[in-house]
Amino acid sequence: MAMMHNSKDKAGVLLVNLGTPDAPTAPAIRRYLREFLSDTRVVEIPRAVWLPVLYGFILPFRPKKLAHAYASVWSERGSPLLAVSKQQAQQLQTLLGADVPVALGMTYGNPSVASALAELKQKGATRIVVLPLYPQYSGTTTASVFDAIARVLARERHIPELRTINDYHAQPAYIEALAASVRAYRQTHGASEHLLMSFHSIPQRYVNQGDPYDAQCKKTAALLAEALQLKPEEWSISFQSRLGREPWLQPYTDVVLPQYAAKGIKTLDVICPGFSADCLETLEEVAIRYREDFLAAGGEGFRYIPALNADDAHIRMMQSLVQSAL
Ligand SMILES: C=CC1=C(C)c2cc3[nH]c(cc4nc(cc5[nH]c(cc1n2)c(C)c5CCC(=O)O)C(CCC(=O)O)=C4C)c(C)c3C=C
Ligand SMILES: [Fe+2]
Ligand SMILES: [Fe+2]
Repeated sequence: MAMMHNSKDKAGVLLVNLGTPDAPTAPAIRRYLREFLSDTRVVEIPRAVWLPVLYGFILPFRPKKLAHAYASVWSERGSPLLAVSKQQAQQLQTLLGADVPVALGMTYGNPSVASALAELKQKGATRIVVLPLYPQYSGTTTASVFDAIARVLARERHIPELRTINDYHAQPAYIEALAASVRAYRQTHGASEHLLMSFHSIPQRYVNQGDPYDAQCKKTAALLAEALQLKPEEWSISFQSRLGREPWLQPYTDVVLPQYAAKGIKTLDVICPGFSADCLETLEEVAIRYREDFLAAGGEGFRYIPALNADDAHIRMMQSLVQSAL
């Protein structure tokens, strides 16, 4: 009887991340950016203003520029973001066991959220825990995951029960996994003078209108500093990857780096706690470009501490988030 009950009410897990181009080529990047940058949650500008900019200035030029950047981080396993996400899904599947199917979907590009939901349906999941792999909630990311799911389920007669996890920015298991990764890195490589915690920026306007992202990044950073017992002068927070002209969350990573070098900070460790998987924005923007900028400004050592990726502690954190949601 228990088996019959289980087969009627079966849990599944949907892991979601942003998505990445299918190939490091201009046409593939153009397809990806077109979908991503058409999302009204990502770019909150009236369509009559934004679409001419997107189609007239961004899509004709940015993909070519980005193709070089993507090529510099692409591996035999493809885009780092996708390769790491697949590994995370596989390892979470192992921890949860075959009774709880795990599927991976990307908000933009492939594998799509639609394909992941179809996979869970095919495996009989009727109760789905959605874990967007964004530790800090933002309307631009977390809410877009929800939109993508709602669009798919709009075509279904019998929809599954859903439980969405909005954020885990202050979860002890997440903070401890970050702290452990910094400690392990410093044990192997020695400690730098300063730890910079760099988060993806968003437009300041979104925060003014109620997006909790800024506050959650600051909370994560403070908790991580506390876990590492850092003194105030031994760490700071900054925001990277802005696009366009309006003000985004500050201080900007690319602005503070040369300032640190000028202040006499010679060696820097950089961690990006908002990225659950390494990707273009960490491996190319931070670990390659910002490193060059810091060294050019007089810095002597710049070390990027990898994202939690498929770390055991990271996957166990996912397992406990999912189990509490079930
Ligand atoms: C234009 C608006 C953008 C907002 C708002 C934004 C928020 C945001 N993004 C991430 C995570 C990632 N972003 C990545 C790349 C990326 N982001 C934007 C634009 C916005 N992001 C663009 C145009 C791109 C593409 C690359 C580029 O043009 O520089 C990635 C990496 C993807 C990859 O393929 O590796 C991630 C991850 C978060 C967490 C966030 C808000 C909190
Ligand atoms: Fe982004
Ligand atoms: Fe970028």
